[in-house]
Amino acid sequence: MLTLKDVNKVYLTEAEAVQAVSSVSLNVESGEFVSFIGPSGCGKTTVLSIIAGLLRPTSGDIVLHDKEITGPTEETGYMLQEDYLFPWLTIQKNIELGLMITNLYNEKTKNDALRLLQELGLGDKAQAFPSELSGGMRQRAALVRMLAPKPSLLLLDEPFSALDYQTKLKLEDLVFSTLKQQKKTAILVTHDLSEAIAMSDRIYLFQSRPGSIHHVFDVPDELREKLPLEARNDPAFHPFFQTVWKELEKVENKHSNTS
Ligand SMILES: Nc1ncnc2c1ncn2[C@@H]1O[C@H](COP(=O)(O)OP(=O)(O)OP(=O)(O)O)[C@@H](O)[C@H]1O
Repeated sequence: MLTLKDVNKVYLTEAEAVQAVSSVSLNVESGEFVSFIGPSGCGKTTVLSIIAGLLRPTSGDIVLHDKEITGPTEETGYMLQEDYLFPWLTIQKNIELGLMITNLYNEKTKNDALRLLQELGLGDKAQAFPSELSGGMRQRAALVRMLAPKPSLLLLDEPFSALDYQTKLKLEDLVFSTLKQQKKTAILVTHDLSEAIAMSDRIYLFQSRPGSIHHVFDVPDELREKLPLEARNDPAFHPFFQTVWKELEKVENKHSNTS
């Protein structure tokens, strides 16, 4: 469904040329959930922005559904650390605006979004303003806004990192089950290794200088089949965590030695 082949990105600043991403190749199949982890500055967000069509690579190919990505597309939805809900619009209007911007506003898409809002426990908040909602509720509203135009590929850039721990665990389960139910494909960027393990089918560990893929881990089947909170409590979780952690430490040490 999504293929990146030999993707490179060089940022040209006044002072220097920064090789942010080097030779990144990966393949994500429809319905898969993958994560990008790695030290700060290893190019995770750059790769995500290239997949989103917000950035052009310096070289390399990015193909989504057999089409080269050359700019933002309706096929892609985002969920970020901040919800970016407009404070002067109600939750319902925020969601409808997302549909209007993508030219997908009609009775069906609007009603589907309102139904999902209800399913996610926000039915009574449709007419509320973002400031009247808790952080977790706002991210649930952002999830509905992202899904309303029915994108097939979801890009999640640290969507849980601003939440308290308990809310984060609950939202991980909710996002995971909603995306699985809708058979979505997702890429998560996170600094939280346990979150990556609990949610993903596969984990791409990036290294820096230049940003590239250091190692790819397949998450054990027994964890992949479970909801994130259940997966965290599975006997297979800790040994797998240790395996990935060891590689992550190698990459972090290399990073701090060259910083
Ligand atoms: N607009 C830009 N101009 C110049 N250099 C940039 C720009 N954006 C990112 N970089 C550099 O590119 C490299 C990769 O940055 P990127 O933000 O993709 O990393 P990251 O892994 O997402 O980091 P973090 O985990 O801290 O968000 C870094 O060295 C960064 O300083």
